[in-house]
This record gives sequence, C-alpha cells and structure tokens, in this order.
Amino acid sequence: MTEEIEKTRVQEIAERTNGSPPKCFIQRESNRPVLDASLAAIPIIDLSYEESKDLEQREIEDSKLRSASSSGELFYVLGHGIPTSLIDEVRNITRSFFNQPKQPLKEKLSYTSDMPNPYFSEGYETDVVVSNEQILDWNDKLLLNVYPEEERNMDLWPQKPESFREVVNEFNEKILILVDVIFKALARSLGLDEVYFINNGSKGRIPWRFNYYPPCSKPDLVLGMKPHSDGSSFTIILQDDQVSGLQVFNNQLGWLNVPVLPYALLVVLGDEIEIKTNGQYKSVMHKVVTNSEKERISLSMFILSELKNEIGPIDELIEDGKPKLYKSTTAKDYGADFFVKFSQGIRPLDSMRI
Ligand SMILES: O=C(O)CCC(=O)C(=O)O
Ligand SMILES: [Fe+2]
Repeated sequence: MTEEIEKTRVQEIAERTNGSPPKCFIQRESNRPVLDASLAAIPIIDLSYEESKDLEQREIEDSKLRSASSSGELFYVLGHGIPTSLIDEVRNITRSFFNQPKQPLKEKLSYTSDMPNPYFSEGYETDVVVSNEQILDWNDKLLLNVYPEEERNMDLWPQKPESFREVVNEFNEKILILVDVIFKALARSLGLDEVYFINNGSKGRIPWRFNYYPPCSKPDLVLGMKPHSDGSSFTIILQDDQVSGLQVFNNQLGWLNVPVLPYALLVVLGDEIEIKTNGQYKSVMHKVVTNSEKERISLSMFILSELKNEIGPIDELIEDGKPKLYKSTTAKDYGADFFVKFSQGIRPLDSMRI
C-alpha cells in the first residue's frame, strides 16, 4: 500500500473504501488523537493599527503578539485588509481543484512533478514515502512555489478551474503586503529595527500548500497531518470556513482544537523564527485531525528565507551575555533536512539546539 500511494491519492482511496483507512494510515496507540479536545483560546491581533498613527493601540497589539509568540501560541489576524470576497474565491478554487465538480484523478495527477525538489516538493502530492514503517497522513496537497515569480513552475499550476491563476495572483499581492506588516510587528515586538527581517532576506520564498482532507470513517485512529512545527519564519493559514480539524499543542493543557474564524487568517510561527530569536519566540507544534462527515480544505503559505541565507540566532538578541541556544545553518541545508525528517515525524529543530 505504501508504494501504491505514490500512484494514487488519499482522496481516491477514501472514495474507493468509503472512507475506511488502510493499515498504513492507522496511528500507533500513543499517537492517536483526542477528538473532543477543549477549544484553544486564540489571541486575535488587529493589524489595522499597524500602519496607522495610533501608536498607543499599535503597542497594545504588538504586546499581544509578543505574548503569544513567546508562549508558543498561534494567533489570528484581523484588520488585514483582504476583502472577504477574495477569501471566498481562494476557498472556491481550492475546493474546485480537488473536488467540485469531481475532477478525474488522472487529470490531477498530471500536476505531479517528476523532478522532486529537495527543498520543497511541488505539484499534486500526498505523503512522501521514505520508509515502510511510515504512518501516512490522511490528506492530499497541491504545492506551488508562488513567490518569487521567477521560481514558478507553471506546468504544475492547474488549468481548471479557469480562474485559478488569476485568484492566486490577486491573493498573492495581498499576502506579500501582509507578510511585511507581520514581519514589521514581529521585529518591533523584539526591539529590533522594524525592517530587520524584510531587509535581511527573511521574505525569500513563499511556497503555498493547498491541503485537502477527505472524510475518514476512523477519525480516532488516523491523523490528517502528523504533529509538526513548520520550517518557516511563520506560516499564514487560511482555514476551512466550516470544518475544524487543526489542533495546537499547549504545554499545560495538551492538544487543543483551534476554533474556526472564517475571515481571519491564522499565523503560526515556525522554526526559523525560533532559531533567529534564540528561543525567545517559539515555533508552534500543531497537527490536523479528521472527521467522518465532511471533507476539509486549508491553504498554508510558508514564509521562508532565501536559500543562501544563514539561519542562526540574531546578534542583537544574544547580547548581554545570553548564551547561544541554537546552531547556525543555511536555509538551503535546513530545507533539505526538513524535507526528509518531516515525513518521518522527526522534528528537525531538535538537532539545531546546542
Ligand atoms: O490544515 C491545516 O489547518 C494546517 C496545515 C498545516 O499544518 C501545514 O500545511 O503545515
Ligand atoms: Fe503546519
């Protein structure tokens, strides 16, 4: 089955088996999800103050950001200036690519790359199988390098729905602005020059991952996505507007369900920011659970450094005799390491600690 999965997709298996997961998807007992976990209290940061002259309110929002980031919480952002109609369109093209109206598997498989990219796989994919012991995630994804434009591989961009490319371009323009706003707020909240991250290549690449989780008849035994933290500085996630599934790990309370907030965007800090801030800000552990009733979609946009850049603790943040807690590496080497470890459920960040 693990070999077969490379030629088919979870959606097809789910349809063939009526949502009943084959053995390679069944989690070991210790990793099985708690589906009725409590709801996480997610901070909501209003970005509309970021570019305004109301510095007092901006400081309030920055301190919420500082508090969430240093305690390993994810947060929602509102006041992001992206029209709700565009957000709806992004969800529509995502559903439409995977499922509505039903797209033949063969057509979708034509967007699978035959040249694997060691830093970030591209195209219509499911879990990369690196070992026979591996337990697979119950999801399919479409990965596209959206930014910078020179790195786009247009052969892998769906022709259907017809509006796909236009909607991605329009959303990308808004996301690029939002990324700057978030980077500035992060830098300010750390006491760094506002443009620190923007000017040193932290906004180097932004691959997008459209995720599709089919209904699963055994949600208590299977995971939509295994526990992980992202390799990015941060990831912006557009969640399904109706179906929840994302869970976040809280040190005191364990795994918690992330509530749906339809027109807010979720920000999840990743490994790059934890390394750069020498652990002051935390990369967030999260996973996805499935359900037996409804399919679920999401879109993750990973904000990653330029490949040639060094990722290591920032000098200004290790002054005052603070010890360096993380090694330095290049974004290229970290990406390659991440790619191999992610599929095996190993956290690459652990080998960066000194
Ligand atoms: O589906 C989600 O809500 C989260 C997906 C995720 O964690 C990822 O793409 O890295
Ligand atoms: Fe993630």
